[in-house]
Amino acid sequence: MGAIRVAGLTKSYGDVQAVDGMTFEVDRGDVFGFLGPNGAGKTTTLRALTGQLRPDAGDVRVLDCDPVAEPIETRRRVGIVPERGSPPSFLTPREYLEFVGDVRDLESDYVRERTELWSDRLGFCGKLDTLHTDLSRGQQQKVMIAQAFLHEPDAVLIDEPLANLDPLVQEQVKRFLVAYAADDNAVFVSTHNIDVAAEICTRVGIVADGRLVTERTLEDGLGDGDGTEEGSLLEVFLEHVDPTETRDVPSLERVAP
Ligand SMILES: Nc1ncnc2c1ncn2[C@@H]1O[C@H](COP(=O)(O)OP(=O)(O)OP(=O)(O)O)[C@@H](O)[C@H]1O
Repeated sequence: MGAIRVAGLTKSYGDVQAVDGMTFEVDRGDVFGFLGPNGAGKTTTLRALTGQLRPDAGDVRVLDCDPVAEPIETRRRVGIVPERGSPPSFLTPREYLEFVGDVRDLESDYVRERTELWSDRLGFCGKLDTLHTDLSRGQQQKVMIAQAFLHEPDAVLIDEPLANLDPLVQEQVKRFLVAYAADDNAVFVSTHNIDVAAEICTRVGIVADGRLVTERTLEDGLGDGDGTEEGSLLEVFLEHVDPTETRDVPSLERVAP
């Protein structure tokens, strides 16, 4: 049974049907890429997985937790890098990671050791005692990644993992995610970056109009970034995201000079 399970998830905002019967599972050992055009329903699905919104219908489970009924337990067990998430401006990375450790009932020695490890790994050890408000966007993203992995969760939910990171750190994070999943953990990544998804994911799900329209297993994890069993990931994406039929997809002709 999948570590992350979404079955028949449905959510409307007023008369906008954002998600409409979304169904998929992510197994331990997989980096699952969630791809889709703007407005397809990715963030809404992620918000249901992290307990930030209550579905109209359907069942959502992360490591057997119901994120709506058990939001604290879900946050304790799962690692989450939210959409446009940033650490609290009035705390330093060290204070924030201590706070996250408290929420997760971690021993303070363990938190100190993991804080050193992650700040060293991602290159923000020189900023551990600087207020977040004085850190760059990329430095804040590094702190968000560190907090998600602080307790070595069995499942992580990440929105655009490489946002604002420099190319060196992007490489490190990509390799880390592949290795982390291979260590029997479930990694869910929502992204617009097809090349990155092709490079690091073992499976991808393509979302359009609030539904998962296809799922593919990729040939290898951190490979040359192209192969699915049936053509490149971009081809599969374009095949299932038809601009003439999918909502909110622009016509390129309209913006031609
Ligand atoms: N709070 C809200 N109120 C009303 N409509 C919303 C709200 N949030 C999202 N929507 C609508 O729901 C649909 C799905 O939005 P969602 O943010 O889940 O898409 P997405 O796939 O994450 O898009 P993007 O790639 O642009 O981030 C869109 O049509 C969006 O306009």
